[in-house]
Amino acid sequence: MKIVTPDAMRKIEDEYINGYGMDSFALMETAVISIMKHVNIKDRNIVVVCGFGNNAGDALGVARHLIVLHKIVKIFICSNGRELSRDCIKNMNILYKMNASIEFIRKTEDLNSLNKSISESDVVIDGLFGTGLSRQLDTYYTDIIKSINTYSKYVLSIDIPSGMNGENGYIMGECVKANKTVALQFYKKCFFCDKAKNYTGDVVVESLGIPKEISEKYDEKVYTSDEITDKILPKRNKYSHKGTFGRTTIAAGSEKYTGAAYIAAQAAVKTGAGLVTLATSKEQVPIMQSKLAEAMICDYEDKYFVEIIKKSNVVACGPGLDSNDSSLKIVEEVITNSECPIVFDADAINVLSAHKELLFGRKEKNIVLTPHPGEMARFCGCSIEDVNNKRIEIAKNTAIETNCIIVLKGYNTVITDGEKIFINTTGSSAMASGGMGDCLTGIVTGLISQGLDPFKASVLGVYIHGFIGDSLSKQMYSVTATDIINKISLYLKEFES
Ligand SMILES: NC(=O)C1=CN([C@@H]2O[C@H](COP(=O)(O)OP(=O)(O)OC[C@H]3O[C@@H](n4cnc5c(N)ncnc54)[C@H](OP(=O)(O)O)[C@@H]3O)[C@@H](O)[C@H]2O)[C@@H](O)CC1
Ligand SMILES: Nc1ncnc2c1ncn2[C@@H]1O[C@H](COP(=O)(O)OP(=O)(O)O)[C@@H](O)[C@H]1O
Ligand SMILES: [K+]
Repeated sequence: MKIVTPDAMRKIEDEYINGYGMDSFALMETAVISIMKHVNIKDRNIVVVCGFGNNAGDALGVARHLIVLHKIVKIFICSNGRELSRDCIKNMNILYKMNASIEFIRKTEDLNSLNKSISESDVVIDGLFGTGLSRQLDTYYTDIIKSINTYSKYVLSIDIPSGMNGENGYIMGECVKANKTVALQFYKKCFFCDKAKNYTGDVVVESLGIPKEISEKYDEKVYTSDEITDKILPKRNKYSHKGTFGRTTIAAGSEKYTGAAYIAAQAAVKTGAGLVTLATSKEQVPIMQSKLAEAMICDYEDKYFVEIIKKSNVVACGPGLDSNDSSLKIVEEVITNSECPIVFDADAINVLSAHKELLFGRKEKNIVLTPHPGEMARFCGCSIEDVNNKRIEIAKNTAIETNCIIVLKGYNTVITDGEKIFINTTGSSAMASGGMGDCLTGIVTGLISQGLDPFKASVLGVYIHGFIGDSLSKQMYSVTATDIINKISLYLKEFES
């Protein structure tokens, strides 16, 4: 599904109304009907808090329908002296004719009535601000938002929790803490910014029926990953053999770290890579030989290492490496001896932070970097906080600068080739355990091995990895990389075309 900025949303609505001749009040009513689906029919006492724009217009429309359903509805208009939008006035005039209870919040004392009504209510409908919020809020509004957050039992926000900047997720002084947000037509970009989830509650997207031709015209190329993951895996041809599904080399593991190499190699095997070779440190070879039944094993010093890289369809490098000079040598060997796609993870990324020049000069954009925020911060020379505050921008800029595909891991992993951006919606903190990243590297590598292009493989790999984690976490308190590996091939079947 598409993700939009407030600017694109405004242009889309404008074109629909002024270009295609759609009636703006009819469009608002479509929004109202879709929001109504999310009001619990059992709730009786409802407070509707409005600002003065079209977000408020939506809320007043909802109030109108609720009154018809015999609910006890108290409407508070918080315009701070501003003129209401045209469609907002239309709904308000109807409400006056229906003898609805409407109060204006003009001064601090008026807040007492709001507070009392909210504390007696089952639900608050939040229609203060939507995509139009662009500036820091003054105390008139922050006090109202504090009242909602202090006294409400349940909050349903319309389009965006009021107080959040729709573009960057910044909190403009104070923000409504919703239990649920009904987003109109598209996800808003702010939902995928750091900590947004603390305010949005559950997000549902409801269609306004806007024609595809219009939304495509203002496509900002940001999507949730399910936009492309459906039936994306090619069916396995009846006449295919192990060679068809690619030669994969995994350069992983060091004297210091052992598990990572096993997890990455086994994940690639279970994803369906044809022939997997694990190159690892000399000390690890006998251990890996006893653990890995399907993969072949060699060590980094073996002359076979360079040969196998040259023959590979994909190489993964980094899980369980150390960030020392011998790792730099391995990374160099992988890059200089291959033209095939490479997936760099963990310490390979740390090594590359100081040698970015190694990434330049590829004919194709076929190197994937899979940093977690700490590795991303080191790679970009900024703080982890900076990364978390601007995940989408930082991932995109790094993809452009390095000509690589970036998979910035964490909650809502960002996958970008510098042009398109996919934001993953699967996975949870149940998966926050050591080895998960190594498992992801194995999955993405295994998918590339079977012929998927590196960008699509990254989007699908991240999606499946989280999808399996979500599915297992319904019955398991925490999910390990081994749990995921055991289920990969079972779940991959669902993604077959
Ligand atoms: N268009 C359509 O057809 C449809 C739209 N829909 C709905 O409309 C919503 C967008 O509505 P909107 O554009 O009217 O803006 P909204 O969020 O209500 O804010 C109102 C105004 O606040 C102002 N403002 C900004 N910052 C401020 C601040 N700090 N303190 C005080 N004021 C501040 C700013 O005006 P400004 O002061 O910049 O002139 C802004 O215009 C959208 O989220 C969806 O719910 C749906 O009905 C479907 C059909
Ligand atoms: N809260 C979360 N929500 C979604 N996915 C998560 C969450 N925490 C971790 N993950 C996923 O688990 C994996 C952990 O990767 P990484 O941090 O590299 O771990 P490690 O190095 O221990 O293997 C990533 O794919 C990440 O996206
Ligand atoms: K709102």
